[in-house]
Amino acid sequence: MSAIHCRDLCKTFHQGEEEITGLDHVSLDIEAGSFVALVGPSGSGKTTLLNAMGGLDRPDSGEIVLGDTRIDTLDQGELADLRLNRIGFVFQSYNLVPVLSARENVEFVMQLQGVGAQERAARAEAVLAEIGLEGLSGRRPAELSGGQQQRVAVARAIASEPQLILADEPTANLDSHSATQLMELFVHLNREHKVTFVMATHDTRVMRYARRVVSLQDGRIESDQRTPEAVE
Ligand SMILES: Nc1ncnc2c1ncn2[C@@H]1O[C@H](COP(=O)(O)OP(=O)(O)OP(=O)(O)O)[C@@H](O)[C@H]1O
Repeated sequence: MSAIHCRDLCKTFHQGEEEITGLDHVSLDIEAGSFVALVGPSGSGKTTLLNAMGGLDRPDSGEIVLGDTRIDTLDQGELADLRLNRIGFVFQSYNLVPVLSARENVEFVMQLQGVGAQERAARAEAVLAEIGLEGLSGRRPAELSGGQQQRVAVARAIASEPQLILADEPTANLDSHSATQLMELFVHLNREHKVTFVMATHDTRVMRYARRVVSLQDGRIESDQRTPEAVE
């Protein structure tokens, strides 16, 4: 079964007179439970593709099906609902709310989903403990290391129990140890929670964990390789 299926996606950006290719006829089928790295040089279209998959930006043409829902035709409200309930996002800059504690950051998404206060608090504590942040839930982002902040961002992404996590350069600001810890956490979530991961990355530390590496160049898929020897 597909977690997400992209068919013939095209996207052109306009900068004054200039036309910039974001995606050029990209077709990609990602099976449920996959652990996929999108790689390629700067400007090759990785973020554009992730943003299209996550309903953050619309392709000019083509089709995107998440599970059994065609998403490229949804309106903004439906897309917001989809992002809230079915997709988790992890960005290189963590994007945590600075005035909220780790637990409140994790609870925030559940609050938007309408989960009751007691269940929110219990689920947030459980998720934070699972990702190794037990005892740090009362700290605000500035009181946590970069690696810990990124783990809070991951906790927030999985608290809503999404089927798909899209991560854009998740290790870009992390030291080697934190990056390895993050990848091991992703592998754990992929295995134990059956979450599908698609990560855009330049980081060879990330690529080593991927079981499939899709390489983009100038908005096109240049190669698509399965790597059974990925780090386990
Ligand atoms: N909003 C935008 N307006 C104009 N051009 C854009 C916009 N977003 C992306 N592009 C262009 O589209 C192309 C693909 O960009 P994209 O960000 O997807 O690449 P990327 O592979 O993620 O790069 P990086 O590794 O540097 O993050 C680039 O040429 C980029 O300059």
